[in-house]
Amino acid sequence: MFFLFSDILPVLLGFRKKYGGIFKIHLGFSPPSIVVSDTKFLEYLLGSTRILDKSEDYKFLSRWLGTGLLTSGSSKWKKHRKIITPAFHFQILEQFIDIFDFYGNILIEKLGVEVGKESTNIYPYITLCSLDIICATSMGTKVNAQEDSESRYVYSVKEMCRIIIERSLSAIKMYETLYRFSKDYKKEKQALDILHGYTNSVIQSRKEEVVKSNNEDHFSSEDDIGRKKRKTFLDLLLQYKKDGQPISDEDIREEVNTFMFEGHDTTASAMSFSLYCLAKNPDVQEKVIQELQAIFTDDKDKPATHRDLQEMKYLEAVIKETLRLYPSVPIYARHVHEDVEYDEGILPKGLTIGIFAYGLHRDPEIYPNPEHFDPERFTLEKQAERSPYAYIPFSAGPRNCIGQKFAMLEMKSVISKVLRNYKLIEVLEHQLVLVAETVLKSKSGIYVQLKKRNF
Ligand code: HEM
Repeated sequence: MFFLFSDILPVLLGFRKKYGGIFKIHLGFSPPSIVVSDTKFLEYLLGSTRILDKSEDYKFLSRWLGTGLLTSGSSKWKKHRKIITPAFHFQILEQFIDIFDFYGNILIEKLGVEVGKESTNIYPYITLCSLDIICATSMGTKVNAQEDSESRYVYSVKEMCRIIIERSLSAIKMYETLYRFSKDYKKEKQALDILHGYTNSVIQSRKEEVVKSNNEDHFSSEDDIGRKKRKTFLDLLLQYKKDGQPISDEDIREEVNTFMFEGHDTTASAMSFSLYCLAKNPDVQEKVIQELQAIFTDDKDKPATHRDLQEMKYLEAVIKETLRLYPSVPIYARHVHEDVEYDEGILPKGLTIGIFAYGLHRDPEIYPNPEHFDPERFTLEKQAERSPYAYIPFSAGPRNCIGQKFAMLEMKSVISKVLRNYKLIEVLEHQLVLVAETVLKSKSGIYVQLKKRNF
């Protein structure tokens, strides 16, 4: 994430129109940065193994996430990416399908009270659902975010996201020495005590359980939500050993917290915008329903299997088109730590490079009539006609999003469940007001109208 002023998107889009896919910007006292959305440059940059470090802007995350996968420098990152990659193997992801379904059912029940209302801001409902899902999959715990949105843990996650955004937007709190005098500094400490305390206690109890059950049958007993134990991301990290050496508790805590942060707001944003786009485009919604009816016949409650989710090809195109127009991470950044040659020039040491996915995805030469929502842009043929660097909601290259397959399964599961239960209708007077916070959000909420559907 590249923390800038929240309403920067239209400004950068204007610069892109005027100056093209690579331009320089100065922000306050910061050293100059370049903002890029040129496919040739992105192919070089994202594919490069020499520019893997994240920019200074990620420092506001460090007290919460330490140097987990998202924020770590290249040498620690290389080691940990290798360790963590197997945790996203499809066999591991497959065991999470019933977690998606379980929390999706709670979402459907919660949304029930909104039926018949003229409009509903779906974003808070979806965020709590994705928070439940990420806690269950990364730690194996039930935080009951949807049942108890005021729980200390849930509140602290929300507080941390707010504080990080506000720090990056405030000319005063941006500076550590001044920030320490602010109320948020105290609040951050309190939130971190709760978040770190919670993760530490889960790590400890999970470790003890593994020892007690002697590793072998630990996963065959029942978990918090009464199902056969599965390996969570935390379990996989706890089991890892290289040359007899496990990963330290501190490193494990950083990685679990990174999943918690990177794995809930991003999917919540994408799912909420997808539902919004479906409400605005009833013909597209109807096509998704036809696809779902072909998969589930008339059983609106049958849990979606891994295979069912894989068959949702048109829904996948809808989600991809949503992420084109509303990429959850609209801009992210790298830091050049040594002079690097590029195209007969030099990218100097110290340069910050902002990767402007939001701007790239609205390039009319790549996506004609770019503001128009059209999932047909993501047929296999259409995708093959474009450079892979023309579509980067999950970044690309070695430092791409490790959670993208997980995210796609979760999003298909939850969105398809909402559609099997509710018809989404556009709220005509509602206008999105996009803001680039830690993830893309709408200041005015994300409103749709919900009606019961006869599936
Ligand atoms: C729609 C959902 C998601 C989107 C759009 C998304 C997008 C991204 C992007 C753009 C990056 C690169 C950020 C940067 O370079 O600063 C990234 C990295 C990352 N994402 Fe995601 N993400 C999503 C879901 C998830 C989920 C569900 C998880 C975990 C369960 C996750 C875990 C991570 C991690 C750990 C990284 C750092 C990877 C590395 O540097 O090796 N993400 N994501």
